This record gives sequence, C-alpha cells and structure tokens, in this order.
Amino acid sequence: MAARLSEPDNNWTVLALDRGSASALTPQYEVDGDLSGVYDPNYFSVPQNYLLGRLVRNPRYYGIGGTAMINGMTAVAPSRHLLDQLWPNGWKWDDLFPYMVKIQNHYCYYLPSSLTGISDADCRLWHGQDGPIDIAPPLFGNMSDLLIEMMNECEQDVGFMTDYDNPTKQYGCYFQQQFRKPLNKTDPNSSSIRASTWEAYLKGINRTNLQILDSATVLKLVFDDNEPTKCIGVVYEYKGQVYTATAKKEVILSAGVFDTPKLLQLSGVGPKLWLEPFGIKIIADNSEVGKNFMDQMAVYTAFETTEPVPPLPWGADTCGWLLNSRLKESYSNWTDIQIYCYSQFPGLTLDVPIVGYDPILAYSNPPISFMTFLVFNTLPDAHGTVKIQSLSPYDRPQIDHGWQNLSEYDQMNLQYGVNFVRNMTTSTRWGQKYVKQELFPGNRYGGSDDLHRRLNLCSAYHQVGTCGLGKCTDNQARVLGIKNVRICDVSLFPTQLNVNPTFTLYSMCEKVAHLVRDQHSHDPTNIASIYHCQKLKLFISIVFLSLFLNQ
Ligand SMILES: Cc1cc2nc3c(=O)[nH]c(=O)nc-3n(C[C@H](O)[C@H](O)[C@H](O)COP(=O)(O)OP(=O)(O)OC[C@H]3O[C@@H](n4cnc5c(N)ncnc54)[C@H](O)[C@@H]3O)c2cc1C
Repeated sequence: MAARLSEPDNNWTVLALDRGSASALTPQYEVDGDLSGVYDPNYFSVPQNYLLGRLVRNPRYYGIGGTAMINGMTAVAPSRHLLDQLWPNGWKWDDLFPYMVKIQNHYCYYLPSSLTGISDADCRLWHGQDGPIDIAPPLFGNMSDLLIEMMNECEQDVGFMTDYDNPTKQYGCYFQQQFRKPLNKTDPNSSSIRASTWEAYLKGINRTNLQILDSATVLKLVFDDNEPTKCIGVVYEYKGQVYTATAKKEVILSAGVFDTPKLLQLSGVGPKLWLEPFGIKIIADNSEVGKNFMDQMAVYTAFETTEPVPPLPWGADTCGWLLNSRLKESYSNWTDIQIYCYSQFPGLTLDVPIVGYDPILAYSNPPISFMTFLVFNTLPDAHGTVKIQSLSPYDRPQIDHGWQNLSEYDQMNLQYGVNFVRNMTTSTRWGQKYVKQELFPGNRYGGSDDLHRRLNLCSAYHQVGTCGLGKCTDNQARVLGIKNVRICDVSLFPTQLNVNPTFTLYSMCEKVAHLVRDQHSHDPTNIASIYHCQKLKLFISIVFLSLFLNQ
C-alpha cells in the first residue's frame, strides 16, 4: 500500500508506521522456512470449551512485511465461485482477477512447461509477469518417485491440478506454489528467498515522499474537534515519545485481524456495548468492529513411511488437496477442505506444548521416516469476536474463536478430511507402497477421533474478518460511521476463503490502493501541504496509512 500510494505519479506523501523493529529486514527473514515459533508475538485466545479449555495460539509477526515474514509462503488464488456467490459487489472474481494478475511475477514465464506443469496458454491466461511478487511453481522435472507416484495416484483418485490457480479446475491434489524468489529466474537449481511484501514492494525503494518508520506503535486515531467523526491522523509512540501524525487525506489501517479492530475500538469506533464499560467516548457505534472473527481450524495426523519424504525442489512443503466434504449444499461449487502433507511436522517442536501434539512423537525424535497430514476445515461455521480488554494500546485484545461447541458440520468436515487421509495411506497403491502405519493419533485416544480433535484442534493461522467488507466497511473498504479511515488487511475479508489468505489479500490491497487513487485524484482539495508534528514531517503509513498531499 505504501509503495503503491507513493508512486511518483500520485504526487502524495506517505508515512508508514509499524510497531516492529528493523530486525525484520535482516537476512534471517529472507530464508524460506516457516519461522513461526514461541518467540513470536503469540496472541492466545480465551479458553475454548470444545478444546476442553485449551487456548488457541495465534502467531503474529511485528515488523515491515507483517506476518508474511514468518508464514508458509503458500500462494493460491481463491475459488471463483466463492467470490462470485459470497463476496459483495465490486469484490467478485472478475473485479479482483486483474489485481491477482497485477501482483504476480510468475515463473511459468521463465521456465519450460515441462518443469512448471503449466502450459504457455494457461500461463498467459491465469498469471502475471510484470508484478512485484515472485511466485515459484513446483518443479515437476526434479521430483522423487514417491512424489511422482503420489501425483499419478491423485490423478486417478480425485484429479491432479498442475496449476491450482486455474479457476476452471480447482479441485483435487496439487504440489504447492509459493511466494518465492529464486535468485536466478531461469535456473531451476538456483537458491531462493522468501518473496515477502517487503521484498517485493519496498526493499531498495528510495522515495523522498515515502517515510517508513519501524518501532512506531500507533496508539489511537485522532478525530477533528469540529467534526467528531472525521479522522485527521493518528497518535503513535516512537522511542518513548508520543507524536501525532496528521493526515491530510486518509489513515489506512493494516494492523491485522487483531490489532485493527482493537485500534478502532480504543479510538471509540465499535460496538457501543463493548466500549462503554471502559468509559471510552463513542465516536461511532459501528457494531461490526471486532465481530465476524473467523479462523480456519486444523488437526494433525502422522504416518510412518517406508522412506523419507523429500521436500519439493526449492524446499517448498510438499503436497496438498482441495476437496469438498459434500456436507453443505451451498458449498457445492467450491472446496471446503484443504489438506497439506509435509515431509515432517511443521514446527514440530514449537506447537507441541500448546496444541497438545502427541508428545511421544514430538520429543522422542523417532529414528523413523514419517510424514504429517494437516487437515483444514477452511470454511467453518464457528465465528468469534475480538474485543479490547483494557484501555492500554499495548495490551492484546480478548480473542474468542467461538470454538465453544462446534457445529455438526465443523466436526464432520474435519472427520471427512481425516478419513480421506486414512484412505489415501491405507487403501491406495501409493499408500500400500510408501506408508507403514498411522503414528498419530493411531490408537492414542482409544480410537476416539472426537478426543483427537478436542485435544489437538488448532488454528490454521488463517484468521480473518474482524472489520469485513460490506458489514464494518462500505464496499470501498471505508470504515462505516467515520470519515477518512480505510482498512487493508485480512480483517477486511467478508467471509473465509477455501484457501490460504495472502494471495487474495495482496490483490485486495492493490484494489484498495486503486480506490484511494480514484477517490483522491478527483479531489479538488488536492492542495499542497506538509505538516510538522513535533520533530517529524508527516506523511502516511502502511500500517496506519495517513494520506497526505504533496507540495
Ligand atoms: C505460521 C503462519 C503460517 C502461515 N502460512 C501462510 C501461507 O503459507 N500462505 C498464506 O496465504 N497465509 C499464511 N498465513 C497467514 C498470513 O500470513 C496472514 O493472514 C497475513 O500475513 C496477515 O496479513 P495482515 O496484513 O492482515 O496482518 P499482519 O501481517 O499481521 O500485519 C500487521 C502489521 O501491523 C503491525 N501492527 C500491529 N499493531 C500495530 C500498532 N498498534 N502500531 C503499529 N503497527 C502495528 C504489526 O507489526 C504487523 O507488521 C500464515 C500465518 C502464520 C502465522
């Protein structure tokens, strides 16, 4: 957002504020692993009844680039049908698709289709080449027999997708595509780094009209004394001092699914009933701020294999499925289950104490080959809330996933996924050749899949929805009830997706940048001015983007 809005032809100045430190920009975060761990800022939920009182761990990352600096880098387009049926006008597939193309620099343009699995025609139809974000496909030429045989098995069973971004065929099994930048585009053996938004949009940019300030924590929004619903900037803390950044045009909140609703609520924008007990002056009784919180849910299974399961070339996690549980008629046009298989447990040592993952497998470091299957219910019924629990901007909000009593659908969807994995590993030719036995849950819970779920269900880390389009905002992403504040992060999702969120998020943010540009390029008050706040000249932020005008 900051990069787009500070493009020279806009003639605007932008200030990007992020509470994280500059350590994000060290080479450690350019490596491709999923770095999420106990040292990240973990946002825990309140106890969840269905989990027998366990908390849900929600890792985040503070720093420029956000949580995508520690994520699994999976790049996947959403279902065309889901957007068309469930998303508001202006945000259907045809509206977002141009931006999906705009973000991409896809490797189907640089490598032969025998390696990428994507034909030249499909490459041109579904992928972009001029965008800032590198997307690396799996390299079919460099795969082990185990993976090729899995692909063949899938092809016969549920179908294999060589390109899951092709919306005419988004069902079945796949090898993962990633936000990944090989250092030499045309060399399939090149080493590669994480293609984060930092790397894609901001690294190396030197613009006098863009200031990026890390270690700057936004405390609240500032409103005009004479026009109480008009936002005119933000208050933030930087190196122990408090400053006010005045925004000539807009503030754009991108603090994520937990902190965006928290900041709105602390600023007096949210459900009156939630804010009044804290004595907060109500600026706008927007009853949707912090509601509609949705997280995909995940359970793990593990199987002993006859040989080690290699990662894909470029080190990507191995394979996955997009499936339909057929439990809901209204979801029949898109998938509602995603299954990942990993050559081992992702973050094995990290989630163990928290999600209750089988301690025997986790701590004994078994001298055996095994693979794990992670089953996601991508579109759960369960909805929760995110609300402030104190007046301190440094406190995390109270997070309730709404996993108190899971609906029949939510439980059966997960069961369908686990049954599918069991069938794949025991009844197919591939399973009989490569899989020895179920390690987890195995008979750990006396054969009870319900207990397995209750003791192991965890977040799939795809939390969305706490200031959704068309509910909490208008369909231009402007927060209802106040002026000059827009959202651009996963809180803006009006529904869950059938897949991982960031590919869609980046496309949405490109669209939001477009909307901002459209609105203000016709604004007759587009007059030059630069504001000084104590020691700083002010412009706009990514995390809290205050749009200004240039001189
Ligand atoms: C372990 C893990 C693996 C994942 N894997 C994938 C994957 O493979 N593919 C995928 O698509 N998605 C994945 N996700 C999900 C994805 O990473 C997130 O949905 C996405 O990064 C959220 O982006 P966001 O911009 O909404 O928020 P964030 O990325 O969380 O950004 C919020 C930013 O706001 C800043 N901030 C917060 N409060 C303040 C404040 N008061 N003042 C100033 N700054 C503030 C933070 O420092 C942060 O930089 C994964 C998530 C996790 C945790």
